[in-house]
Amino acid sequence: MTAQIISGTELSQQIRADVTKRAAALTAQGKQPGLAVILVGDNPASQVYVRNKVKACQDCGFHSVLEKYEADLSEADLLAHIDRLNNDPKIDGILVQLPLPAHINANKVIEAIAAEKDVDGFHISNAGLLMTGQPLFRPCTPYGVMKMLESIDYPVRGANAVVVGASNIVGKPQAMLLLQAGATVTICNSKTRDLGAHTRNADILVVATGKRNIVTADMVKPGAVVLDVGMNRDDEGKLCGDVDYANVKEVAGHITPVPGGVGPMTITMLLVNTIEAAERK
Ligand SMILES: Nc1nc(=O)c2c([nH]1)NC[C@@H]1CN(c3ccc(C(=O)N[C@@H](CCC(=O)O)C(=O)O)cc3)C=[N+]21
Repeated sequence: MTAQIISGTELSQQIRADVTKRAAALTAQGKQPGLAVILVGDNPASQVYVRNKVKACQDCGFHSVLEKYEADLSEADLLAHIDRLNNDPKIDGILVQLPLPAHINANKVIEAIAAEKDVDGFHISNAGLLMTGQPLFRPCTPYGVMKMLESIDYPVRGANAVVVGASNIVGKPQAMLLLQAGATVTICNSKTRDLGAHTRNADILVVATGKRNIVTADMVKPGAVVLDVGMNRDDEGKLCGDVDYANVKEVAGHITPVPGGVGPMTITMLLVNTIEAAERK
């Protein structure tokens, strides 16, 4: 039996329709939601993602601004731009596209964003709020994964969840959201011995390593839900995830594709966080 595909594209359409209505209601009160996206340098992947984010904003009736700067922008200048956006009443959300050039301290930049405009949920105070179960903004990718589980009515409470990858932007917040939903959570990392021994125990398997084919069919429990956060290129240059999709889909109960899975949901949850920021104001 082959797995049921969880389409991030379709789920995104449903959620974005609701976001569009809420944006129209705010706009009618003179409070159009606004997102500012800052891109430093000319990383080609970042250019595509940033363009997709700005387009999604426009589609939902948001005000959006894209600020592009040369790769040699100084850290001080970037901090000054953030300060300006922190104080701009038309801007509800600020996103600084990562990665930043090496001469800029990304942590310092993230900490400069006003916490109530940190729609990525990366600010240290938002990380702390999430950890203690009082999130202001849930990081977009893990939040999107939770919405995908919700969309199939998955009983997360009591399930074994395994997160492969322990980054601050995906793995760690993903583990927190799953834990708070009642799952028993294991976080694996690049040093984990016998990864398969852990992943085979997973009812819910979230893979976010940036390594193609790190999860193969023999590492998946029959019937598991497999959520693939990876964004890689295969030998033909086609977009693919971290999971050996063709084979894993024959074992899993549900699986998310790449493209058309978690990626579009990440952008959708950015819109959700931005509308919530605007509604709170
Ligand atoms: N401050 C910050 N916030 C982020 O949220 C952030 C970031 N920096 N840096 C880079 C990563 C990556 N990311 C993606 C978002 C959407 C797709 C996406 O829409 N993917 C499409 C395909 C897009 C394509 O064709 O390349 C899909 O999976 O179907 C992918 C990747 C957000 N990120």
